[in-house]
Amino acid sequence: MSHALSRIATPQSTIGKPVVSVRGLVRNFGNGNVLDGLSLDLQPGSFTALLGRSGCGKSTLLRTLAKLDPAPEGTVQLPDERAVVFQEPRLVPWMRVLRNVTLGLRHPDAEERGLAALAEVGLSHRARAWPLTLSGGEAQRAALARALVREPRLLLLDEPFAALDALTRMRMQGLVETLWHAHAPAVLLVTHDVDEALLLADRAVVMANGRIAADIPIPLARPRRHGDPGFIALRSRLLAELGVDEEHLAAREPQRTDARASGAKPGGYGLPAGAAAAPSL
Ligand SMILES: Nc1ncnc2c1ncn2[C@@H]1O[C@H](COP(=O)(O)OP(=O)(O)OP(=O)(O)O)[C@@H](O)[C@H]1O
Repeated sequence: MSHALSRIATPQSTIGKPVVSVRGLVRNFGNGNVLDGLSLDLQPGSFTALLGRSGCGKSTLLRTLAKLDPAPEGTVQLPDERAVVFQEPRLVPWMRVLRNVTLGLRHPDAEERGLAALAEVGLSHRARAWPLTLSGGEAQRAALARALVREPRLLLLDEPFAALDALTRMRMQGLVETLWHAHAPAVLLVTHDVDEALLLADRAVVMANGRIAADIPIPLARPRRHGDPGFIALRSRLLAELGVDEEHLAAREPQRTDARASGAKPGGYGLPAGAAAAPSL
């Protein structure tokens, strides 16, 4: 849908019926409420980044929206057409890539659909390959194709680029943005990377204390650039919401964007090379 290319954030007050609506979610694993009355709406075709400190419950919320966990307390309205991509591709190793993509698909033309999805992610030439022969980036492309082939109205992405090297991550971010423009699912992206959120999303929600603590529109024109004043201002705002002191970061030794290469936990704040690096959330 090329008209989507010019989309910018829609003010949350001027929108219609959400594709996802959750109210008063409570989840407790026996050690306090991880979700504590959380409410959230997602509009059709919107792109939302979900941020928050490590352990604040982002994946728990995502698994709830994917219906991978038992139903929590509260109300949950979701579309049936959902797909999830995790940090690991989770391909079945004894099935070829195309079979992985079409697994569980009931359409008579499942194979054509699978091939079309693989073409969209640039993986046609690997359709007959075994998953273990794929690179990390190729495997995540296959995982994206497996999600895409289901024509999801809700696409849940749980740190899908965190295990990839910096260059592959940038390419995958571009691919996800292209796929979002083309298919316009509502996307919820869990990320630790503030820059990734600002590059891709039109809204950032920050979780804290089991709820949405901040809900920030990202009304930046696309394509987005790290150096743009609006980008920099929103980065400062998001870091502040996350409780990160930028001056403290600036005093630290510069570090590569690829957190893995520096030995840190994958997924930092994604500050560009030369800027101060941040600890993992
Ligand atoms: N199945 C489970 N059983 C017990 N505790 C759990 C379970 N799943 C999550 N938790 C706990 O719930 C809390 C939130 O976990 P969750 O994975 O949702 O956080 P997160 O924000 O995604 O963290 P991270 O950013 O580090 O991935 C953590 O304290 C975690 O230990």
